[in-house]
Amino acid sequence: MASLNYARYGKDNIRVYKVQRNPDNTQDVTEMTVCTLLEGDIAESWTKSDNKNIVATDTQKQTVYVTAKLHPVNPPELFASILADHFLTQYNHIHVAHITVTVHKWTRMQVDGKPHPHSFLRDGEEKRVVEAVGRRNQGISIRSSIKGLLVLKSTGSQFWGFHRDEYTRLPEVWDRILSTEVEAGWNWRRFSGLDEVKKEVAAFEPAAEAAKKITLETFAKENSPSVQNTMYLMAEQILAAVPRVEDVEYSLPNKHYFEVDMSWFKGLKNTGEDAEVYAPQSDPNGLIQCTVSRKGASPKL
Ligand SMILES: O=c1[nH]c(=O)c2[nH]c(=O)[nH]c2[nH]1
Repeated sequence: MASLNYARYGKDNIRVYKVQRNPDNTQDVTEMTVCTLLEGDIAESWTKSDNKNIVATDTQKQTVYVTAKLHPVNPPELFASILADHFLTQYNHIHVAHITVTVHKWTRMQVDGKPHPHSFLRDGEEKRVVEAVGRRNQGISIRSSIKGLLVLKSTGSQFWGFHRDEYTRLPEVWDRILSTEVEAGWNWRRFSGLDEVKKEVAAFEPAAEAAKKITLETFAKENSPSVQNTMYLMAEQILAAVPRVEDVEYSLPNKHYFEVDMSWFKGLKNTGEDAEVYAPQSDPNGLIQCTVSRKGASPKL
């Protein structure tokens, strides 16, 4: 006999845009993609063809639009929590609501040396992604993150002293290119409910700014001995900067740039210290990940 072990369902890729018209004639815009996934007493839709407890995914989408109209959409941690709380409050048979909000970049244009009141540009594919999980009687868990922040440094990175055996071909290097697309996430200590999220609302934006600043400054300033060490330094500083954050996760692809040996062409020197032209590699890439918690927290291994 089969049994349904786990089920959730909802609407993904709900695109929403909201404009805020300010009294000074400027406007602010927010564009998001939202995913809602619900758990609860819903199994009979799968096992008995009984849909009476199914809040249609279309209803979930309409709820996102209405909530965006009636409530603030910023910071995304608040908007995601309002949605999670709504699904639990509105539907007794829904026990868990997973809400993911991805915020797309619209940066205000500078025109004639001044911030333009209502024109924006996409100056990078970096996203802010927030996942809020509301569980009935267990509060709201929030994970905030930045994704898609593409960075490169042309020197100030090394990789040597690594394990060598008969499978090793990689030479040690004391000067290399380092490039990665940053995914950095931070988990907040659980909130007792929407009221506590509202009470702490001022913490979310500065945390995202601090995470980005720490990531960029550490990347630029450290003479990196490895992606591993660099990401650990970043995570440590985010923990120090944001007291309510319990752990920080990094996932960094190591995007390789290979030297091109041109000695076959009239003895051209383009390796080691003479390297100027490189071949960027799309794949494979290294992938280095970690979770850094406060001392005393039990390891997630
Ligand atoms: O920073 C690095 N960490 C590694 O684990 C690794 N492995 C590798 O081939 N290059 C690198 N670079």
